Amino acid sequence: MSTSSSATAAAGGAGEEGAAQPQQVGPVQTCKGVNGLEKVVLREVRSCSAEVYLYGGHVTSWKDEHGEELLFVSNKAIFKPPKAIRGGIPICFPQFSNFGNLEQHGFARNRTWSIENDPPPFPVPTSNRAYVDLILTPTEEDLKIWPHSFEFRLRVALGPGGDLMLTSRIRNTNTDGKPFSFTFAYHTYFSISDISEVRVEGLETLDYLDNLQERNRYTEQGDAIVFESELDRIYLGTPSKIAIIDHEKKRTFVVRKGGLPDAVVWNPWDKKAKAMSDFGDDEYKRMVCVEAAAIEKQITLKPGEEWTGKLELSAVPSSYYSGQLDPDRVLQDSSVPEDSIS
Ligand SMILES: O=P(O)(O)OC[C@H]1O[C@H](O)[C@H](O)[C@@H](O)[C@@H]1O
Repeated sequence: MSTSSSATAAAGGAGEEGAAQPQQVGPVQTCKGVNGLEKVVLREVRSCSAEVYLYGGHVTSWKDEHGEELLFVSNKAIFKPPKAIRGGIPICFPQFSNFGNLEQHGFARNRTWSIENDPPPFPVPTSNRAYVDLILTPTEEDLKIWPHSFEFRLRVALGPGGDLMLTSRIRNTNTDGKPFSFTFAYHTYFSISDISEVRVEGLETLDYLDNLQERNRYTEQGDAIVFESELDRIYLGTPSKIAIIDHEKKRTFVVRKGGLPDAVVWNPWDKKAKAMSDFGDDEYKRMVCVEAAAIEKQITLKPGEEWTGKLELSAVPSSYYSGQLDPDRVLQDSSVPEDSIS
C-alpha cells in the first residue's frame, strides 16, 4: 500500500502527511479511515469534500459547500475485506451483477487499489486541484478467475464548484494477443430525504430490463420514475444526463456520463433491506441507486486498446429550475459544461 507521502505526490495540489484525524490543509491528503483502511480526502472551497478508500477504489463521501453529505453509506456498512462497502460509489468490474461467471458485480470493488504517482496523461488536461489517481492491476489469484491482464486507472476529482468527477480508463495489457470483454457500473448510492419524495427524470419512454421479472424487456410508460415498491431495472440506451429530483430536500442531483449507455435504477425496499446484513431495515427510505453502466452490450478491448467511462455528479438547489419538470431545463442549469463529458 502506498504511503501518505507518495499519495501526496501522486495527487493534485499540495497535501500533507496523513494523520488519523485530518486537519484542514491542502486539497489532497491521505489518512486512516474506518478499521484503519487507507483513504484519500479531497477538499475544495468552503466545505466541499470527497473521500476515496483504496479498498475498492471506493468513493464513500461527497459533501457540498455546507458540509452536507450527498452520498448514502449504510450505518451497517462493513469496512472490511472481502465485503464491498455498502453505499458510496462501488465500482462494478469486470462484471455487473451476475452477467457472467464471476462473483456478483466483479472483483474490483473488493480489491485494494494503489495510488499512482504519474499516470499517462489525459487527452484533455484537468484543471482541478483536488484529485487522486488510483490503479488496479490483477493479482495471480485474479488471473485464475479472470485470465486477462489489465490496467484500470481511476481518477477521482472534486471540481471547484463541488462537482464530483470519476474517470475510469481500462486497458487490455494481455500479451497473448487475446481480447477481453467486460460489463461495468458506477453503482452510485445517492442520499435522499425520503424515497417517496423522489423522482428520476431522463429515462421516460426508454426500454429497460426488469431484474425483478427475469430481465424481461419493457418500455417505461411513466413521465418519470417514482418509487412505491422494490425497483431494480437496467435502462438501455440512456441519454448522457439523468436528474434525481428530491422534492422534500428541494435538491436535484444531475448525473452526467460518458461511454456508459445504460443506467441501473435500484431501491431494495423493505423486504430486501431486511435480508441484507450490511443494510439497516429502514435505510431504503434514505437512498436510491442510479448507476451509470455498460451492461447490455459488453465492452471489448483488443490488446493495447483502452476504454474510458466518465461520471460527473452535481447537486443543485431545485429553486434554480423552480416549476420545471423538463429534464433539459433542469440540466441546463448545471454548472458543468456539456462538452466536458464526452
Ligand atoms: O448487494 P450488492 O451485490 O451490492 O448488489 C446490490 C444491487 O446492485 C444492483 O443495483 C443490482 O441491480 C441489484 O440487483 C442488486 O441487488
